Amino acid sequence: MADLCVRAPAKINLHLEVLGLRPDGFHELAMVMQSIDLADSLRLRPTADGQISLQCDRAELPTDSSNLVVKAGEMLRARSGFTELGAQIVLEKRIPIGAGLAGGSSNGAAALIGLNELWGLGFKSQELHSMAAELGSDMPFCLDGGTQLCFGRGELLEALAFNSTEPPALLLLKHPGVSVSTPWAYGRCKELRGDFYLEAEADFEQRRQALRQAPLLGAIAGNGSWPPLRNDLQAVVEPEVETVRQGLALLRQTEQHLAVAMSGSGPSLFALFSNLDQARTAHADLAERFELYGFESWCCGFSDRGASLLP
Ligand SMILES: C[C@](O)(CO)[C@H](O)COP(=O)(O)OP(=O)(O)OC[C@H]1O[C@@H](n2ccc(N)nc2=O)[C@H](O)[C@@H]1O
Ligand SMILES: Nc1ncnc2c1ncn2[C@@H]1O[C@H](COP(=O)(O)OP(=O)(O)OP(=O)(O)O)[C@@H](O)[C@H]1O
Repeated sequence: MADLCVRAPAKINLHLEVLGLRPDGFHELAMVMQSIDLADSLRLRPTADGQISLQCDRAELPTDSSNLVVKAGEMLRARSGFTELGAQIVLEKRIPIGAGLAGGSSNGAAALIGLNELWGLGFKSQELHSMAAELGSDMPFCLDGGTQLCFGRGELLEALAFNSTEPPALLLLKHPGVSVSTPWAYGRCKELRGDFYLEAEADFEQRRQALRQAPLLGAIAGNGSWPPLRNDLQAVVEPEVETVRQGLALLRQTEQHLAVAMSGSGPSLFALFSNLDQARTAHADLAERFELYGFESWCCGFSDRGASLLP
């Protein structure tokens, strides 16, 4: 069988609200996530030796079973019962690591979709979703991608559609020397805000309903202007990480931005624009300063899909 290629796009958080703590120790969230046109790729080749081997162009990433690609492959194979299934996988990274862009989760989602096809297993979308939810909170979103409300730990999804006549675009910044640990960010959030967490399911549901009706959803659909974006982890990370404060200040200087925020647990930052031309102009205007402060930067569009097989 021929090699199979899968695209694994990054996400940003257009909204991240920490509602409270769950009995499983995770946080109850109300989020809007958005796939973007910055993507890794996986090339898969089948073998029949029971080995799942991974090669990656980034030396700092482990390629053993701690990598979400291998974890996803091992889970899929275990659920299939066919122990002889194997694959050689080549991962090309473009999404920065530990950036709040769900690069690892998207790679894992791409492995689930790609190996399900490569090995002819025929697992249905719902079965892939439940495996993804076991592997990580962001991974179910990364399977479908696009624009989605994400509740629970992040795994309960409600699809939205963005304004497709003029899809927004973004200017993305990440300092290569800095990454933020997701468990640390949630732990710090609990220390700082735990006393104010909601506890009752009725209160969680009231916040979910408020988000479903929020002006943000109107802006995403192309009806109405963009409100300021909310990310509760930004309030936790910003005071602690100097490059996050610097990056936000730089992005706020861009002309014509619709909103500026941190993605996920950071430290990636983004400014939204009405279209790709405006994002590129803002990028060109500030390119020297991004370089001076040592930031990597990208301009990209919104994407309407998550991990997907390439023709
Ligand atoms: C920050 C976000 O990227 C926003 O989309 C996600 O919430 C993080 O999702 P993720 O990286 O897939 O997270 P997981 O691998 O499931 O969990 C990593 C750690 O983050 C914390 N965590 C994660 C998700 C959640 N709803 N509550 C949490 O408290 C827990 O300490 C957990 O041990
Ligand atoms: N395929 C992978 N790509 C990137 N990181 C991976 C992968 N597999 C496992 N990891 C581990 O996951 C950790 C977080 O990486 P990732 O790039 O997904 O962070 P993130 O973008 O902050 O994730 P999220 O937004 O989901 O919290 C890293 O420490 C890395 O070692």
